[in-house]
Amino acid sequence: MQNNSDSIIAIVPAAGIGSRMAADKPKQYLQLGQQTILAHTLDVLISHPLISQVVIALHPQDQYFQHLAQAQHPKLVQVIGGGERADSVLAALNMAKTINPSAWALVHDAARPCLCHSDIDKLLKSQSRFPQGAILAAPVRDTMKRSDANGLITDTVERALLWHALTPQYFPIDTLQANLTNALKAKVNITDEASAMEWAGVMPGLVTGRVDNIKVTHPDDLQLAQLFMSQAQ
Ligand SMILES: Nc1ccn([C@@H]2O[C@H](COP(=O)(O)OP(=O)(O)OP(=O)(O)O)[C@@H](O)[C@H]2O)c(=O)n1
Ligand SMILES: C[C@](O)(CO)[C@H](O)COP(=O)(O)O
Repeated sequence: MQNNSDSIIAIVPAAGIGSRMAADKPKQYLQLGQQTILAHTLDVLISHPLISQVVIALHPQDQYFQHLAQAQHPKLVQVIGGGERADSVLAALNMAKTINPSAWALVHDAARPCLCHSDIDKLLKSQSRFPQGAILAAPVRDTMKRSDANGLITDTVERALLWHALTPQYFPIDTLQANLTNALKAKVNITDEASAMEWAGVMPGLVTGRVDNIKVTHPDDLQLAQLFMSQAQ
């Protein structure tokens, strides 16, 4: 499959502390089968033939990464992340831009270890349809409710056009880096790369992704990720 960009650089925000997981270490270093969550995620990205490099953002006090076998891989470049996910992504984008400013960034959460090459390929193929960039997303399946502060339903939200944003999210490095920089300077709340692009007036594309590409966030997500990982083998 030909990609019409110079190259693709994966960006992996992995500097979080996993507070919602409430584990004894950052969740990306919890074991999932034979290796850690982060090791699984890096294996998927490093092994993809169209990904030329992987820039990973680590917590300044990270004491785990150096012990991963993947840490020595020649495709890997390390940067220090920031206080929020968006800060970590921007730190990695700043590095990626020095590597190849005309490349595209494939931003993927360290905490999403169940990603598969078929979904990466689907997103990369969307570039001709969405030259502005696109994200993997899953259509909402349930009836969606909005609540008040007391946990009482205030209304039902029309779900026909609602999606769960996933990662990877795929944009030109120079445009994403500029828009994310400006959005953060403007103190905009940025929780994914698409929201920085939207803030700049871009309408990113949506590419339907697999629902097993979950973000391991809470303790019960670990068992689910284990199940999905075992089915993939
Ligand atoms: N300052 C931060 C915060 C998060 N992340 C990364 O962004 C991804 C998605 O964030 P999330 O699931 O929220 O991870 P945490 O921030 O670690 O979790 P929590 O919010 O429960 O603390 C994770 O791979 C996490 O490591 C990051 O690189 N830098
Ligand atoms: C980027 C993301 O995974 C898309 O759903 C999500 O926004 C990350 O949010 P978090 O609160 O940083 O986990």
